[in-house]
Amino acid sequence: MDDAPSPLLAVTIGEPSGVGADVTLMAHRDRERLNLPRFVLLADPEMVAQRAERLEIDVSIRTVGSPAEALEGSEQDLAVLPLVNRHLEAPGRTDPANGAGTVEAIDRATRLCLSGDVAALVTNPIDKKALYDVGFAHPGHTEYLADLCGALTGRVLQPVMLLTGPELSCVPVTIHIPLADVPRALTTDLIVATARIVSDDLRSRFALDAPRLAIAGLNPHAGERGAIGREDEDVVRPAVEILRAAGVDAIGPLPGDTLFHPEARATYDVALCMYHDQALIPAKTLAFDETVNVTLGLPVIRTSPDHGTAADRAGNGTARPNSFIAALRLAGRMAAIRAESPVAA
Ligand SMILES: NC(=O)c1ccc[n+]([C@@H]2O[C@H](COP(=O)([O-])OP(=O)(O)OC[C@H]3O[C@@H](n4cnc5c(N)ncnc54)[C@H](O)[C@@H]3O)[C@@H](O)[C@H]2O)c1
Ligand SMILES: N[C@H](C(=O)O)[C@H](O)COP(=O)(O)O
Repeated sequence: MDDAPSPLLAVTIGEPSGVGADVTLMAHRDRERLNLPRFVLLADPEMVAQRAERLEIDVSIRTVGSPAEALEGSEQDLAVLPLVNRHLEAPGRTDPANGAGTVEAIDRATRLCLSGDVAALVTNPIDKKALYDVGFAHPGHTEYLADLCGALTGRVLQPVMLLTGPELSCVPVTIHIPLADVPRALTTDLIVATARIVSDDLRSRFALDAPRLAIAGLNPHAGERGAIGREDEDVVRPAVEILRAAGVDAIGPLPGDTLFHPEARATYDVALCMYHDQALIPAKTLAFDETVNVTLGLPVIRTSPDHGTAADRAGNGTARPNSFIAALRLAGRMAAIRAESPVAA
């Protein structure tokens, strides 16, 4: 694997008022020392140049017409595939005029992944509310990518959000929905379908032979055998039984509060959690700077830093690029695994 050429990744700029440009410029500056995979950035080159100047990062930006052109030039340059829509450079200030460019970058990068022009997609954070305000009809990247890939491939796709770091990997079974809607959204079928995607993708995308899944309960103490809420017995337990009967190494329902201490973590590869914060609080608490958000269940490889737009840190040099760097590395590793195994393609 060491002799294989580094796969080219596509990076999207994300919300221009956030730290996407900052962490991308920092990673590019340190790429040789860190031995990072090569990438082409989908962005407004002028906006990126302005942010580099603000951050006093000395960078040579080379606009390119295609990913192939990005590979032809010097690795010293930051290769930028320009957007049709412009981006205003204003750290910390969202602007409705920026929405179209932000979505354009994600859309075009995804198409480049599907066509095989790039090996994987690394997205910088978007400001979800800013995009909702200009008509973006998806809760986040995760759901948007599933719909876009589904429309382009004629498949119905269920996206699965995986947060993976050095100490914990976990999946929220329900994702971007209000907490009040979780019990209604949580079904045995959804848990089974999510667990199957996790189990299959851990094998094909992460080269993990026998994935062990721990499935959390919804209620305190996993429902105390039905005394504190019925969902654990009526919805989660049947899912675990179906999975086990199908040969998936799954255990549960397990109380959520004792699922994340070190001894518990040693017993599984991925924890399936019933709602967003049950998964993302432990993931971001244990390793905010190293955890990566991966979308499973897609025909493309997509990773992202675990943090958001961090508008308070944009343009002032205080953003840490670590999670973005981890996202680049993981996308490169996943692309290499896929290149070696036709099953994962
Ligand atoms: N993948 C994504 O697109 C994604 C992920 C999470 C949040 N978001 C969006 O980001 C916006 C802000 O969300 P939030 O405030 O809840 O979370 P956030 O991660 O942007 O910020 C939370 C805290 O962490 C700090 N922080 C974040 N990234 C950092 C970095 N790289 N270096 C140093 N400190 C960092 C911030 O300064 C802030 O104090 C929201 O609009 C949300 O929807 C997008
Ligand atoms: N739920 C993620 C988080 O809190 O970090 C985040 O919103 C990312 O969502 P997308 O990758 O779907 O944009």
